[in-house]
Amino acid sequence: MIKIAILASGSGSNAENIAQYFSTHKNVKITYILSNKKDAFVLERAKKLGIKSKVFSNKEMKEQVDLLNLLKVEADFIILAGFLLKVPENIIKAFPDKIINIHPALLPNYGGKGMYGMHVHRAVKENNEKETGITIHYVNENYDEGAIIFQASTALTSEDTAEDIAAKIHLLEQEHFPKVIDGVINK
Ligand SMILES: Nc1nc2c(c(=O)[nH]1)N[C@@H](CN(C=O)c1ccc(C(=O)N[C@@H](CCC(=O)O)C(=O)O)cc1)CN2
Ligand SMILES: NCC(=O)N[C@@H]1O[C@H](COP(=O)([O-])[O-])[C@@H](O)[C@H]1O
Repeated sequence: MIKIAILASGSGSNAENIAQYFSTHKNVKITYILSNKKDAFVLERAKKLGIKSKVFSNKEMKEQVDLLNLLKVEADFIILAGFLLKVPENIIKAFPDKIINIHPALLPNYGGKGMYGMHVHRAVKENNEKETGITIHYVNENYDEGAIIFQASTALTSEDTAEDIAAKIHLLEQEHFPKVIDGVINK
């Protein structure tokens, strides 16, 4: 059985999509959905999906080993799906090439500290980009610098608002993220 833990800080549409995709895969189990935000809607989604969930503080993430010990038991792979904290080195070292993140832009552009959620889409809009996309990558100790696994792009028009861009990105994420994870965990 391949065990996957998902880390998310927000709504959790990607987490839910991944859980639904793997619900028909007998050799894969989403063991935990973990969040650093006690009010994150992803926790409601976990409850409805019947997936164990746990909230941990930013301090626990950075200074304690409880989260690492839980992950060592519960996960073979860790998926970051809208997770907004930097994963610390102790977890990175314990899960080499086993932590996968999705970024809502075509890295290396529009990545790094401060580049998350609508901040990314607003920056893309402000720069009148004619395309944007998603990047799925392995996670290293820095934000958005891990080896790229997959990218997909979508065209933009000058009429697209930042919200329109977010919607186009959401469609790409829904289409590709679970399949890309499947390819990595079963290679
Ligand atoms: N070690 C790593 N940890 C994380 C990575 C990574 O590549 N390496 N990716 C991020 C996800 N992410 C982009 O894909 C990202 C998330 C958040 C930020 C950011 O600037 N966060 C703020 C705090 C925001 C908040 O607490 O609400 C900050 O650090 O000041 C940048 C990129 C997940 N972790
Ligand atoms: N830099 C990280 C980042 O911005 N991640 C982005 O957060 C959103 C989470 O949506 P969700 O909570 O509905 O899955 C997704 O668009 C994901 O690419």
